[in-house]
Amino acid sequence: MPSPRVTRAANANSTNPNNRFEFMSLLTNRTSSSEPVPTRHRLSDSPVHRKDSFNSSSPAFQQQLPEEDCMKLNPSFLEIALKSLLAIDLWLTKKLGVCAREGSSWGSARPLMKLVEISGHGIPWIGGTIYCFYKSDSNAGREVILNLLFALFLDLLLVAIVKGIVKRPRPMQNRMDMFATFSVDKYSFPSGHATRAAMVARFMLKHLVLAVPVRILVVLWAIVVSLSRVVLGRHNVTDVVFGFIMGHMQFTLVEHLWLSPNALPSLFKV
Ligand SMILES: CC(C)=CCC/C(C)=C/COP(=O)(O)O
Repeated sequence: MPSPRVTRAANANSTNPNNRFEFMSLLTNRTSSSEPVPTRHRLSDSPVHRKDSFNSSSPAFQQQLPEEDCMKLNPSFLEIALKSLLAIDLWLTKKLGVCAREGSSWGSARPLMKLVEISGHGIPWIGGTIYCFYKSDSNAGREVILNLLFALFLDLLLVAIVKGIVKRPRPMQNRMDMFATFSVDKYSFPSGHATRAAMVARFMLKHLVLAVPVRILVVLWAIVVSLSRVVLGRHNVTDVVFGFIMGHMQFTLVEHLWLSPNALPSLFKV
């Protein structure tokens, strides 16, 4: 049994024979007719189906446009993916910056988040590591602490280089009230706190003998320090994600460049 839609179409054709002609006239190339065919009605002229010499992928087309124009007309998958990622990044950053100001939705938690920020700052880490170095009474301990100090300085250098190259401004919602910053710290990418937190956490898990609850605390601390960057409105989400990955890479680099007591014998006890 035919469906109502088929029946209606059949009836329409039987009652008005011109319908069929009009429909067909859109499909056929009316070369015999005196009326010119509008260009957009010809399937063969669409950018996808056109097979003549001016096809966008044809050498003739490529020759007529400079290379940069071709790229604008034909944005690559990578370009579209990056632009979409950037849009999501900005949207998410704005949404998650809940402690960016005192008046923000979680503004009352801002002082606590600033304490978390200080726990991942370079100054307490470098100062504390130098103190531990001089307090350590074993050469094995001094070797580990010396390498942590080296890792912390390497981190400052690499982050400053990347920030200076990328020059990404901090999010609009950021208030530049951070304790002890360098000039490159006006830039956002990558987050120095995230690189340091990831690197130090991995370093401690590898080189310190810690009880399981403390190991869990170290991991949680690294995650909370990184998240606090976005929550405080200091960074975009991608700055922190990249910083966290960069911190892991820095840890691997430090393992490769490991300083042995032979490199700096004067710093070790005989
Ligand atoms: C002054 C010293 C020794 C370090 C600066 C530490 C600092 C302020 C880094 C910036 O971190 P974010 O990029 O996460 O904001």
